[in-house]
Amino acid sequence: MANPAEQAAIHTEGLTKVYKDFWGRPKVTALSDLNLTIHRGEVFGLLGPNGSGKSTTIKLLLGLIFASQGKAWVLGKEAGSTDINEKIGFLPEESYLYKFLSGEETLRFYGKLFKIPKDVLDKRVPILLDTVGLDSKARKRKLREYSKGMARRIGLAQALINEPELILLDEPTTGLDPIGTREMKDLILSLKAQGKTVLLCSHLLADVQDVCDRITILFRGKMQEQGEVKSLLQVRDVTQIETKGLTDQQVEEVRKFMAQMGVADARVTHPTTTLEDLFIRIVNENTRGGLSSVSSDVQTGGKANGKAG
Ligand SMILES: Nc1ncnc2c1ncn2[C@@H]1O[C@H](COP(=O)(O)OP(=O)(O)OP(=O)(O)O)[C@@H](O)[C@H]1O
Repeated sequence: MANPAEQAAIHTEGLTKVYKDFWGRPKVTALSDLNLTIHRGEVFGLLGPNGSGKSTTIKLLLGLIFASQGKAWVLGKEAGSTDINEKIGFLPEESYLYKFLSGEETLRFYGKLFKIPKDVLDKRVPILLDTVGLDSKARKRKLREYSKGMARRIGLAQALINEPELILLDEPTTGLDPIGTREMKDLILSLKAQGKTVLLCSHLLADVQDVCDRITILFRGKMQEQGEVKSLLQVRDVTQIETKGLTDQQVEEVRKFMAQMGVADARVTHPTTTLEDLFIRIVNENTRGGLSSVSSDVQTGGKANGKAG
C-alpha cells in the first residue's frame, strides 16, 4: 500500500505544538493532534479564525519551529529537511521585502539566493511579472511606492521564483480589492492546472470556497472538520432544479405540478449572483479593456498609498 508520508505533498500524524513560557512551562497549545494528508496537485484550504493554529501549522511544515509531539512530512521528506526547501514557495501573511528594490530587482535578488543562473532569471523574471500582472512601469518602481495589492503580487512572484512544487499561501488576498482578489484566485487555479500543490490559509471563506478542492477547519488548535468543499457544503435534503427562460405562467405551472406531487414548501425563485461577480461585471462593462486594464490603471495611476512590508 502507498505510504502517504512518502507519496503525499503534505502528511502529518498527531502534529502538536505547545508554546512554552520563558521558564519552559507549557503556555499555549496552538496545535493539537493534527492528522492531515494533502495530495499532490490539489488546492487545499486551511481555515480558521484568528489564533486557531494556521500560522503554527505553516511554521511546522516549513521547519521554522519544532513539533512538541507528532510528525510532519513535506514532499516525502521530514518537514524542515534542507533539500525540500528549494521545492517550496511561501507567501507569508506579511511580505518582508526590501522597500528600496524595484519589483524586478526583488525577483532577481531572490533568484540569486536560490542560485538560479542569470540566463534562467533573464527569462523567468519577466514571465513571472507578467503572470502576477505587474506591467512594465510597475516592475521598475521601488516597492516602497507599491500599493498593498501590488505588494501582494510581487510577494507571490517571489514565492514562485524557484518554480516550487508546493506553494504555501498565508492570507494571499489580504489588502486586495475585488479585482485583485479575483486575479489571485485565477492565479491559484492556474498553478493547480500546472500540477502544483497549493496550501491556502485564510479566514476569507468565499475565497477558499472558490478555489479549494478540500479544506480543514481548525478551531483552538483542533481540527473540527475536513473534506471536499462541494460535499461539505451540500444541503442533502434540498433538491434544486435550474433552468433558463421560463415565463411567469410556466413557473406557475411548475408550482402547481409540485403541489400535485404533495410538495408543500416548494420555492420557485431566481438565483442570486455573488457581490464579487456583480462588482466585476460592472467594472468590466464600464472599462474598455476589461479587468486587466483596470489592474494596470491601478498599478500605474499613482495609487501608491500602501506600504510594501
Ligand atoms: N511564539 C508564540 N508563543 C506563544 N504563543 C504563541 C506563539 N505563536 C502563536 N501563539 C499562540 O498560539 C495560538 C495559535 O496561533 P497562530 O498564530 O498559529 O494562529 P492563526 O490561526 O495563524 O491566527 P491568525 O489568523 O491571527 O494569524 C494563538 O493562541 C497564539 O496566541
